[in-house]
Amino acid sequence: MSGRYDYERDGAAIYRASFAIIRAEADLARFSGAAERVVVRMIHACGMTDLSQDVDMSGGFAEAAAAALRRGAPILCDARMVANGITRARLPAGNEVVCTLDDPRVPALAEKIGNTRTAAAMELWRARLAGSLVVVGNAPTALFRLLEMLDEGAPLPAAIIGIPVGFVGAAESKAALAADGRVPHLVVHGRRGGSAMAAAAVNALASDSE
Ligand SMILES: C/C1=C2N=C(/C=C3N=C(/C(C)=C4\N[C@@](C)([C@@H]5N=C1[C@](C)(CCC(=O)O)[C@H]5CC(=O)O)[C@@](C)(CC(=O)O)[C@@H]4CCC(=O)O)[C@@](C)(CC(=O)O)[C@@H]\3CCC(=O)O)C(C)(C)[C@@H]/2CCC(=O)O
Repeated sequence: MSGRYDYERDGAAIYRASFAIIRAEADLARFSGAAERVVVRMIHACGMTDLSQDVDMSGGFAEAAAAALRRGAPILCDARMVANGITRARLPAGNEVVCTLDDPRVPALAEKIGNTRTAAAMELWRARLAGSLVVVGNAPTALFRLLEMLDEGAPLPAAIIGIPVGFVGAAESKAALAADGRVPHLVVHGRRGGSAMAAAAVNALASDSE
């Protein structure tokens, strides 16, 4: 050991210790298998062991999302922060990770539909939506717009991770997804959520290893 601070320097050991602390402190009784690993990794990303009480996964969500990834489904993300947080080396089929927010058509599209840029960026997902894994970690308007697109007959994704964060529309958009029932889903009810947590959920689903 060198330096005046005594701290763990081994990355693998840090992960092992973190996951052990989470499993000791969090109430994970409602979850098993892949679903449990998803919740553990989401807690790992935010540091809040009470998060598990707000997690709502529809039956078969983890299996449907993991199977879609193994089939090579694209991962459609609302924000670059979500896309950048996904560990490419864990993905089982070299899955394409897509964020259309920077597409030059988006600002005009947002103006035209009278919505945010993140919501407008969803329009550019249509051709890839069927069987995809959708991941909304930031923008409530994106999640609302996705549900509207499904109402309009857009193809169904294989699974939706809907965990936007915030104070305006976040809780409401997640409640709407949970009530919708058309697609296997993961939500965190209330204000909590965010890009790091959403990326962590994908990373947990992408591989059996922690
Ligand atoms: C209202 C918005 C919210 N953003 C939140 C939190 C964070 N956003 C960050 C950043 C850098 C981005 N947010 C945008 C998506 C931007 N944020 C919005 C919008 C104005 C509307 C979305 C909505 O309400 O549904 C949205 C712009 C838009 O027109 O869609 C972003 C695109 C803005 C930009 O840089 O142009 C950008 C995303 C960049 C990317 O691709 O990754 C933060 C990092 C804020 C910061 O800079 O401090 C932070 C990240 C949180 C996270 O974990 O993802 C809220 C709180 C989610 C908020 C929506 C709800 C609310 O209560 O206000």
